[in-house]
Amino acid sequence: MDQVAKSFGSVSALKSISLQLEAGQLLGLFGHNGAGKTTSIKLILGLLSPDDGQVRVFGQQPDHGDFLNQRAKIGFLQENVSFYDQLTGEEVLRYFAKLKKRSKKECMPLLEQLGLAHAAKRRVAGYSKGMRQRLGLAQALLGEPKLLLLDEPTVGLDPLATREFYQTLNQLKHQGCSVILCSHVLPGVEQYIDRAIILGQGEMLASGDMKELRHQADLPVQLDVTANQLQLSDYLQQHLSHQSGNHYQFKAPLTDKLKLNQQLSQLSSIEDFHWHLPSLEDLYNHFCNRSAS
Ligand SMILES: Nc1ncnc2c1ncn2[C@@H]1O[C@H](COP(=O)(O)OP(=O)(O)OP(=O)(O)O)[C@@H](O)[C@H]1O
Repeated sequence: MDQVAKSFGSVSALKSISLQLEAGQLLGLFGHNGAGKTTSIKLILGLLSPDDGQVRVFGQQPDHGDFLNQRAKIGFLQENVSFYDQLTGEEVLRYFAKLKKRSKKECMPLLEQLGLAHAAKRRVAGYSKGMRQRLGLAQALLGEPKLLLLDEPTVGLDPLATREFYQTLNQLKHQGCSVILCSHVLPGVEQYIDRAIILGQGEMLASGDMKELRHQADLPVQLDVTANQLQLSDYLQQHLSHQSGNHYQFKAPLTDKLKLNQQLSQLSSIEDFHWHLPSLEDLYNHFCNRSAS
């Protein structure tokens, strides 16, 4: 996407957004409700055309007729997926396989991969929320996609299924599949994404990998220490942000991490310590609050 803008009447959904995704990369697209995530996905799918700027997928304009034969290379899971409830899971997947011109032989292995083989012959009407979500993922994975667009993919999945889902994404990444993942669920996501983009009111508030985002945000690093009677140096005294009993909390700029570590190593009587680097959630809050103020 190169300087893409899109409005709906007086609502400016996206304002000059540029982003590039390489083969095998997983990009997290984050933002509040109405930030412009779904609009971005619809532009990439070619369901919408930009008012300004350019969108290219596999080197072609996705809203052009001649992109149709490329669509089979894209897997898409929308938010709040719904199916024909009277069909069985296997029938639903075969239906999507036919739409994508894929062999029905792909269906059962995918249902097995997503832990739905036992329910393949059951009607979708009786599926739980998590089972429907897994079926949605199965249809997105049909045909070994080269680009996967996932809108809130882990909603309704239990922790084990969520971990398995990310393992599947990792395998696909290694096969060269690129992934764009939109989510409101930030905890736990950061270990899987290569890069993140934070959108706010249609604007790009921040973009980069975790290291770059931490650098841009310049949030402090936090060190929690449990110790009996610490003799604090001037430096540690200056950076002591909280103390309660034998629990000490220090905060310092990220660039001071090594210095803090050195000071820590000189202390005796430490029972335990724990580092907290700014998490994706901390960074998200920081960039959103900064844009609101
Ligand atoms: N078809 C449409 N008609 C009018 N306004 C729209 C349309 N689609 C999106 N918008 C508006 O564009 C803005 C961005 O919407 P979008 O759906 O892209 O946000 P989002 O980040 O996906 O939000 P959510 O997290 O709630 O799904 C919102 O203000 C929304 O109301």
